[in-house]
Amino acid sequence: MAINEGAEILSEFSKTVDTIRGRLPAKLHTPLIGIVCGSGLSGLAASIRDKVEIPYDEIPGFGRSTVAGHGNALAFGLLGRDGIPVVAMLGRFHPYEGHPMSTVVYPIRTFALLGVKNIIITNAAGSLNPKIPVGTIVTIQDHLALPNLTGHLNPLLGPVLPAPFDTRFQPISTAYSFSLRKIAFRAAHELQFPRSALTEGIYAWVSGPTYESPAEGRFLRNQGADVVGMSTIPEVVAAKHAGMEVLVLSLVTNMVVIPDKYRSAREEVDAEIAGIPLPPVIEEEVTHSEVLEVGLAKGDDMRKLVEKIIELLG
Ligand SMILES: O=P(O)(O)O[C@H]1O[C@H](CO)[C@@H](O)[C@H]1O
Ligand SMILES: Nc1nc2[nH]cnc2c(=O)[nH]1
Repeated sequence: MAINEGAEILSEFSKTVDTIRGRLPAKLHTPLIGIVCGSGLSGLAASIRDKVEIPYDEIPGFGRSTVAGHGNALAFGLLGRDGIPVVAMLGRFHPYEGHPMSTVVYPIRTFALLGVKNIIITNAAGSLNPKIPVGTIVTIQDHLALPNLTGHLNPLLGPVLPAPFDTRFQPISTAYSFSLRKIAFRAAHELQFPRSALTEGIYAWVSGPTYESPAEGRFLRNQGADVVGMSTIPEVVAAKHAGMEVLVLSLVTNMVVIPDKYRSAREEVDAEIAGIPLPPVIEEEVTHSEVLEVGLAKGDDMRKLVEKIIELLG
């Protein structure tokens, strides 16, 4: 990268930080914890006190989320008994919306420059694991990111950026903070959540926006993934790259459609010819409205969990 290109990038980030701080009282200038709200989960910010919302279109460098269930503002304020300064993205940018990867992770890098040390990233996800039903919250312990391994969607592709984003070869084996994951389970215990409400698992990242075909779902399951979604991993990579401790909480909003057996067109025609009555067939499909409905129904559990985690962190 040319020296002046690096200077341009830094100058854009400093415009972003100055604009944000210019809109905030001094006590909110340095949020310690960042939150990313997944599909239908912007209610996570409901209990932020002394809240100041800044619309994305008033923040230099920010994109605009076009997905139902995602807001378009940063919410700053205080959370927990001790009034910890936090910042929440009320909606995120997904690569499938057409945002370049630099835009997808721009808010995460902004969080780092504002002073965020711990980030809690949430999402809505489909379950690939029959033992993880709809409504469960999954603490992510690892990921399978095919678009990072083989495609062009790794947010760190391209010239090395200026410090503090200047690590060329970023290790990712410790991306999911063990201490934050333990705090999540302690928080669930203190909230007296049933044991089954929070579990651990592996998130498969796909580019979307198609939901999985049965063969794709089976493939991801066979590779060890428990849940699948179309977001989060670029944010995790950028947050780790910027030196943050990362916690990811996925809310299972649907089961990925992976039938045990395919419906055979040949068998059905044979049965029809032989006059054998056939049982009614229900063909399943995932919809985004179902994803949002579960987000609405279970969003309060997610909010309580995130708040308790922040209290324990403080
Ligand atoms: O990951 P979040 O943003 O929560 O949203 C999930 O829900 C949408 C699909 O229903 C996709 O965007 C998927 O990634
Ligand atoms: N890829 C993917 N993303 C989701 N987000 C919420 N549910 C799903 C799902 O089933 N598949």
